[in-house]
Amino acid sequence: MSKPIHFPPDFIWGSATSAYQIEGSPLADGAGPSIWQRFCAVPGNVRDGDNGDIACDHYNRYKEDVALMARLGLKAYRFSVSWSRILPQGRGAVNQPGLDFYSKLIDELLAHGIEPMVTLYHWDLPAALDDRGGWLNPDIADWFTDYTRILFKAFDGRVKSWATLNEPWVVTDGGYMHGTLAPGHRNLHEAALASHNLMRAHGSAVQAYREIGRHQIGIVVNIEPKYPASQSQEDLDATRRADAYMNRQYLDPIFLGSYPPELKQMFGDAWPDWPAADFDLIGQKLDFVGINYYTRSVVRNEPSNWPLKVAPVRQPQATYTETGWEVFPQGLTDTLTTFTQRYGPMPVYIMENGSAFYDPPNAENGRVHDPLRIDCLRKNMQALSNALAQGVDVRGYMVWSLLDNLEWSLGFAKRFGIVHVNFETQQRTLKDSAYLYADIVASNGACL
Ligand SMILES: OC[C@@H]1[C@@H](O)[C@H](O)[C@@H](O)c2[nH]c(CCc3ccccc3)c[n+]21
Repeated sequence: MSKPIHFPPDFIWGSATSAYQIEGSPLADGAGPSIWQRFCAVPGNVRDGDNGDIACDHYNRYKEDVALMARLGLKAYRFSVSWSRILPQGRGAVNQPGLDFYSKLIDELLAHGIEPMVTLYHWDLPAALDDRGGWLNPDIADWFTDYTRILFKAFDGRVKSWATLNEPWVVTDGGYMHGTLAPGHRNLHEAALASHNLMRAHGSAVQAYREIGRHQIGIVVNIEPKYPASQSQEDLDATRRADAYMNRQYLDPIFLGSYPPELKQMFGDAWPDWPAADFDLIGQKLDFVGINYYTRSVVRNEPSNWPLKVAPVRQPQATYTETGWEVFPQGLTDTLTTFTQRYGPMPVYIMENGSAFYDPPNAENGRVHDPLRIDCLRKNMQALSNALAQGVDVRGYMVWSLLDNLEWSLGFAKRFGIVHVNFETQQRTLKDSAYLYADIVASNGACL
């Protein structure tokens, strides 16, 4: 029996995207290249040789896309700023046309009554900084802070919600541990260093915001709750290692002042004793935490798997998305209640939640029927409402994503949008899930 669905009257419904995945025109108007421009140019890195040169052409079509958001009745829109549009060399001279683009986007959103929610870093590091070591260079905390100060000064009068980083775990695990994402490194020592420098940069930017800003700042982390495949000690230990590495690694130093002890055990001498002063910097008070939830993982011990010695266990009865993620809405409820139990009550936003399914437009009527995405959305709404009923202070929900877009190394083949994009014609078509989401927003969930 599903519990009655209820959302607070001021609940903020929105959608989320990121710069490199939708904008296109990566070098327009003085912008510099990012590490994703470089990564896509290396054959084999991205499926079908796809890249962000055009993507959803949002750089040129942002007014059309804001009109789409208004058509859906969205209250907020989470987007990221491309660092190398603002600072083509990552530091130094500001590129005014880059600032102007985001200023126009923010004004367009505000003109439609849509709150801009800005992510300062969503994986597209300026290539010029990668040439200086990127996240491996401790100076990046200052480079990042200088970049964020420019945006705080330019936009804090109109932007009331800032997030420093999107998913430091993915940046580290994909970019430096396994090499599946830009900049494509595979090195345990580098992964540890990049991870810590990301957190130092986060703390430094929050500290800067406290001097300049007047509104809210937080961080966005991905949380994938881990469930043991059995109650054997090996599987319980494996589950704890996986949880420490993916879920606690970034929130513990912010809220508890230290990293989970399992990390030193896993990384060994690749995990130094970080200076105590770093934790004062990292532990800056936050106004909210953004959580990206997609799926859970059932975990077993697997000694042969470097470096965590864990392996996922597929659930035979479950529905899996095109990205191989189990549809498991209970994991959203568990993520939110576990978060509150571990770190205490504080404002939380679901900054990403969605699913990739293959839904080609209907040849006759052009409609895009996406029943599996609708089923997933409905179940996640129930799960979110259940977390609210258990007292979790969830303030809003951003569906991932507004548009089908560049799914990083999976290219355009994996579609998360509630709006279909024909990448040949750039035509946008509301999927059935977009009509449902518009009803959810208009009725504050009462239609469910
Ligand atoms: O994969 C869908 C989205 C991406 O398009 C977003 O840019 C990114 O913020 C994001 N994070 C996650 C969950 C974490 C994750 C990312 C990539 C691979 C595995 C897990 C899913 N997504």
